[in-house]
Amino acid sequence: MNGFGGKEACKGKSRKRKDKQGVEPEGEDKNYFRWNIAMERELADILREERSLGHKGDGGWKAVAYNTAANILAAQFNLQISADNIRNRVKSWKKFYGVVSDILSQSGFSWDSTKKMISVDEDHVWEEYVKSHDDARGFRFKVIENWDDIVDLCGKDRATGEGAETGADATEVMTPTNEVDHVDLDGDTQDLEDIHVIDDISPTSTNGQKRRNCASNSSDILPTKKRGDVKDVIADSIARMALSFEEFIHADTKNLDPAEVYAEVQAVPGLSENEQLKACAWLIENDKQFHMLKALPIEKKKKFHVICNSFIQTEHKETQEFTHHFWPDGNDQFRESADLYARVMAEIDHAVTRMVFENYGVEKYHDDHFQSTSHTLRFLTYKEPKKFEVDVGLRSHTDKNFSTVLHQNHVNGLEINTKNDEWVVFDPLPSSVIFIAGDGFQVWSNDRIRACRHRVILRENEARYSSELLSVNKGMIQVPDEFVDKEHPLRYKPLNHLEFLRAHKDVGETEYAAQAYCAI
Ligand SMILES: O=C(O)CCC(=O)C(=O)O
Ligand SMILES: [Fe+2]
Repeated sequence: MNGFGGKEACKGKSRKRKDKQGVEPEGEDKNYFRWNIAMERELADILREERSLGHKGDGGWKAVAYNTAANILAAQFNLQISADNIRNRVKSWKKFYGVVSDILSQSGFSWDSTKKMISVDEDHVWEEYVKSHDDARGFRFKVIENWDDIVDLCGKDRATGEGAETGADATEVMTPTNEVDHVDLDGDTQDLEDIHVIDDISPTSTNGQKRRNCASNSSDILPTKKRGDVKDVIADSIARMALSFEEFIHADTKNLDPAEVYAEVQAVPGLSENEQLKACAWLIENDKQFHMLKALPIEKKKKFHVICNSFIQTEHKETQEFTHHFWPDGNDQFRESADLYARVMAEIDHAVTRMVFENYGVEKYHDDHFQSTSHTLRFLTYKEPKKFEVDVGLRSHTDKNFSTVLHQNHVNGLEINTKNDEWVVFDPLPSSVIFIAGDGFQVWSNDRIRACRHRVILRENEARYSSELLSVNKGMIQVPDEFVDKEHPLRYKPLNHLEFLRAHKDVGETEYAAQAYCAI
């Protein structure tokens, strides 16, 4: 997925790593970029040159090296790219280096220089290794085209300790120190400044989500002084993220014949003329969905209408109201971006839940499940912690909804509890999202999928922004028969999800609340 472009929107305010905070659109294609191999190779060449000029010291690359690289890449690839983008890329390389070289130092692993990936002698050796090296999991089939450059530019550091980010350091970036485990997030110290909700962006609307400081009907959500800054930052971030995701999702779209798409859409019962046109536009961008539609028998196409409607609906009433609250004179750019953002987040939710259903061999339930899914988009702002504040954020909890797709700015804070009861910091690339299974997922899966315990602890001196798409089942969540047998007796009564959420809307951060509510 894309990285962020780098032009400031927070004018006149000096912020650390501000480039990630905002981009003022200038030219359509200049502002958003994704690292590709040509850029990576060019970056490596520039850094080698910078190294020969002595712009790499004991503490790592000097600022001049990052600035030079940013300037050259910007000109060469016609991009907005900042020194921080470069710094982050190098940080990722160091992480890759740390993790991969640790793997390669073990017997049973080698580097396949043709495939540019790790080669594993036997699967069980890999399974053994990742049991104790969680951060290695994603590297089994990861193609690292520029591994030689990474070794050249980051490997030396490791050998000499110079500016090093070793495997251990890299893990440390992702794994909090032990003291974190003893942090007691007292309710009084919670400092979640604002949560802004665009509620119920699903085609058919039902209000069942909990709200914390819901923005849509309150006029004193933000301190007046900061209101402009925060909303602008959010607006800019949403615009960038929406485009970035959309571009990613549709990156490998094959060209479809519009006439064929139109003919297929016409065969879907229940679409108005307007919806047909929007569906055509959407399907042309989504070839996989198109092939799925084509494969459906006619009676199933009716259901497709609902699914496709949840994606093609572009003007949500809720987004309009939300936009109006912050910009009484309107802000079309924000409204459109928020709609697009919600839509692509919903596509991610759709794709991931489908994969899970398929993985468990129960994909036949997925269409029904998604039809009764309602989405809520929420923006969260965490104030920069004050000097004397230490443990601010959100205490450990599981989400009561079905699933959450979460995206954040560059300020870390989200921590995930692993199976071994360790807290791991979510340290994403700018374009990564995290998919969190909630209580609803756990109930549906009869405990095969555990709801994910997570918390937020702010440790950086910057405001943190996150946005999350929450999915809720508007009907009953029922364990599929396939999940019940002798070894797995039925654990839950059917759960009326909205009733459950209503019953818990005033309860703070709780863990596994559904278990207490509907366990047998
Ligand atoms: O802001 C985040 O990263 C997490 C928010 C969260 O966990 C929640 O709203 O339930
Ligand atoms: Fe949560």
